[in-house]
Amino acid sequence: MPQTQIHTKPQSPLHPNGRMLVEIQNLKTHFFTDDGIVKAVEGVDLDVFANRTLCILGESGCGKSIMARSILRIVDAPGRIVDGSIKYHNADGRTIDLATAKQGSKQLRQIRGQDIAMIFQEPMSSLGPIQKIGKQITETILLHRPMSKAEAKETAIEMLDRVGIPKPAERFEAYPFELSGGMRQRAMIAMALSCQPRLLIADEPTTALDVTTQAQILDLIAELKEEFQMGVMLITHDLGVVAQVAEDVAVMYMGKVVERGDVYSIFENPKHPYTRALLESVPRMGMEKRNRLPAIRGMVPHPLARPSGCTFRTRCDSYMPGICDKAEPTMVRKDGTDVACFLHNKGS
Ligand SMILES: Nc1ncnc2c1ncn2[C@@H]1O[C@H](COP(=O)(O)OP(=O)(O)OP(=O)(O)O)[C@@H](O)[C@H]1O
Repeated sequence: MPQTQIHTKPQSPLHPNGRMLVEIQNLKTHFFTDDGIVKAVEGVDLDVFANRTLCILGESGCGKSIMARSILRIVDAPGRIVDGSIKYHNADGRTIDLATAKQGSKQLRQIRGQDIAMIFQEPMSSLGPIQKIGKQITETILLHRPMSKAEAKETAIEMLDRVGIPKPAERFEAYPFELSGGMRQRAMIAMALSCQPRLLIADEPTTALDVTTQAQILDLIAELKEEFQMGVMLITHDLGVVAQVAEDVAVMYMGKVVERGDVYSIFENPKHPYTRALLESVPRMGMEKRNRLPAIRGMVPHPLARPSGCTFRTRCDSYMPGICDKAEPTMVRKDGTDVACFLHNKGS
């Protein structure tokens, strides 16, 4: 098989010098329901880099999880990828299109878990309930790494220690139900990181936890990212989390990325009215309760009733009739971010 170089993209929209891990182009993932087609992901373009944290931001139902699950090909029926590509550049310099990789193939199984790992809000979605924590981690390691059982056990205990689980050798023998929520979350992270993935996808990993544990787990992910030069894709609603860990941000609305850029450009100078509204809906220090800005006007439209043109136009204070309802805005580069909005791209 011909060996191609790891793809680098000097003019990358997110980070000019980063090593690209995953390049998503025009990704569409739809659910074919009895009531109609839910276009959960509708033309996502996104790059993910090694050693950088990309936060995916957006209200509930905007397609963040389905986009992430599409990368690993774990979208449940009746959902499926209907268009686009997810080019994964592996450590050997080969490029694999995950969007078309054969489901159940050895290649896909190897990438899942070993090269790309995913953690969820609910740890029990990855941890089995009736098997000891240590056994589950050891089995994952043995599946993906050339190690003896004893070495795998040692690595698992090391990992439990690394994620801040006290008395890791004892906890190795514990069942998930014997641990607190925060400790279970750490055990899931230990399992995800035990194969040293090149990319960690984290879907709201700390939402269910108290603020202190949340901060500890985010710090831990950031630390391990540096240590393993791992790329991190973190899905969150929480702007505080974004401010704490993001280097890059992509804002999603109704299945599309509407703005993306480095975290400073997005926070300092957001261009899409949706990004601005999201940022403004967060209370700031010193702001009195009665002066707090309202949440974004209106609701995300029903997924089966997508507005024509720009899907945000029904809630947008800058709506321009005759323009925004006629066509979908394409992404343009503007002062450090990429934005899909007719305010910035009148000709698109
Ligand atoms: N099994 C399914 N069948 C039909 N539609 C689905 C299914 N799963 C998800 N969807 C739809 O896909 C869209 C995107 O959902 P997704 O879970 O990706 O949103 P999200 O941005 O991650 O939201 P949240 O922040 O609440 O997790 C939503 O409109 C959702 O209703």
